Amino acid sequence: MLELTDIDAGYGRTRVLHGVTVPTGKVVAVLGHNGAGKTTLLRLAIGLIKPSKGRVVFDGEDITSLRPNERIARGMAYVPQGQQAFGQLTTLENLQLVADGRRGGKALVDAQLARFPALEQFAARKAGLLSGGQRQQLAIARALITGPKLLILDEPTEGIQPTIVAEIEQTIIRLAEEGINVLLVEQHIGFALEAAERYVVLASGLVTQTGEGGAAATSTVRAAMTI
Ligand SMILES: Nc1ncnc2c1ncn2[C@@H]1O[C@H](COP(=O)(O)OP(=O)(O)OP(=O)(O)O)[C@@H](O)[C@H]1O
Repeated sequence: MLELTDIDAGYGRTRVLHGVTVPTGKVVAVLGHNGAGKTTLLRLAIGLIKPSKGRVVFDGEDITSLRPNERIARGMAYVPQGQQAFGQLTTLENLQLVADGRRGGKALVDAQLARFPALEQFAARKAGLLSGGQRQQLAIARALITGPKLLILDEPTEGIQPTIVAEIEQTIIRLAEEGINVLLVEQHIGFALEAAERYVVLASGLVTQTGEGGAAATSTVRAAMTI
């Protein structure tokens, strides 16, 4: 669905990504150490930065020159790092803000509350008082209300306790089953590979390895990343 081909990109004169091609798949994990260029790749996918070389194709359409809002209108959604939410608003109000004005707004909110029991339980709690894992679920739920075909997630498990990491992994697997593709940046290699159909490893903005996901890939990827 999303094709990123031979991408060069960076900030100003600093080139961060060098000829990066990402395999396609229902769930694609982007792995690599800090500073490898993973977030830059996601920012490029949603259109926040433009490549100096290469092509971005979504659903068969060349979207390389489209802005983020045009990409969102075509069915992409982006959840940046950091579990962002309006802390002074309740969980429910955070969801309603996205749903307001959309057809079937209440049903869209209800669908996400049904998907994430913790959000339903704490619907009346201010988002600023939720745990990191709950805020992450809220951020994903807000993105899902827009009805994306592709969800782009930047480190959804950062700073989250292990039980919630497993819940988020299950959420991603279920999204793929529902036909929503996921492009995922992760530090937790085992978690990412269990959910991923394909993966790519970046080091200093270069692709050093690609392959099929699954738990069996973990040792291959760990070995590649220690070199
Ligand atoms: N706004 C920016 N301006 C200039 N350089 C930047 C900017 N954002 C990131 N970089 C640089 O680009 C490189 C890749 O950063 P990026 O955030 O994409 O890596 P990452 O793999 O996501 O790392 P992390 O896991 O730490 O988030 C780094 O050297 C970083 O310093």
